[in-house]
Amino acid sequence: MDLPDDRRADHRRRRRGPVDPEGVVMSAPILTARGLVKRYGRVTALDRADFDLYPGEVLAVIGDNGAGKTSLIKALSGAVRPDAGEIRLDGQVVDFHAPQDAREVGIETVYQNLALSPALSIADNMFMGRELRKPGLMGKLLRRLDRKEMERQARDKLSELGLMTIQNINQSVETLSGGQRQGVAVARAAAFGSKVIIMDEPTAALGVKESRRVLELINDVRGRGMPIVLISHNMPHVFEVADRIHVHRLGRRLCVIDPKAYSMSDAVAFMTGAKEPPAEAA
Ligand SMILES: Nc1ncnc2c1ncn2[C@@H]1O[C@H](COP(=O)(O)OP(=O)(O)OP(=O)(O)O)[C@@H](O)[C@H]1O
Repeated sequence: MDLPDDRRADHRRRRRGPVDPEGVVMSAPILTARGLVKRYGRVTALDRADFDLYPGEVLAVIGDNGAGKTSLIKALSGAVRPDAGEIRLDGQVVDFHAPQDAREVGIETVYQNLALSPALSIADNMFMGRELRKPGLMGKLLRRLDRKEMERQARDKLSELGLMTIQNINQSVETLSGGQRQGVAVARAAAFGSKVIIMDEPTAALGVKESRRVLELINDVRGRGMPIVLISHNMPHVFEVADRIHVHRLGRRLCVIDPKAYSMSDAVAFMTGAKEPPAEAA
């Protein structure tokens, strides 16, 4: 087939499931969960939930309202501590007590209600909590910030991700469009040696054009070899970008499907319980 190289790799990935950026099928997942349980009083939000994310893939997580998607993502990102079960990153068991613990080992989460500070600049937002200090005594003793270096790195990161439609790195985040804000949040996540990016409903609040840009951004980030977990109710978006789809129902993983082998109505039927998934997907 006559495809440019990047499209050919993409084509291979799409045909064979989880693969690395070179198109080689991967055997070991980067992030896994087994038997996660989370109870809120009498509600069981996670009921022995399993999860697997492979290197270089976009894994969509779908499920009906209340299925436990957010609880799963919160457990993986350190925002809640499961009552039982095990999470492994790169094969090592991890035990997060706070989102900071997950960030420190490379799991970055971009929430729908973005944790950006509107009044601060793009560069300040990107380095929030990880500010660079000036070299030497100025930085060590006087704790002076190295603004120039932060601006330079912020600009580089945004350019790399094709986000330099943003004119001024000192622009406050409140003056950006919704899509651009998502871009800054993703660039921040991608900038700090993350291993995994989790995106919670990234297009929910966006218009058509901005959603498109965010979907392109997801493809760009995947193209750089970084795996993404995408939680979304938007089936066309899920089917457009996901390599695999994890279907969550009644607090646990029901099945994982290949978006090329199933239709959107199949996915919705599995999600709602109208149809049972075939044994090989379960
Ligand atoms: N902090 C909480 N306190 C009490 N119950 C909770 C809490 N968080 C979640 N739940 C309950 O746990 C169950 C799973 O919720 P969760 O938010 O994980 O589902 P979801 O699949 O993300 O739903 P949605 O798509 O509607 O956001 C629901 O019944 C919800 O009411």
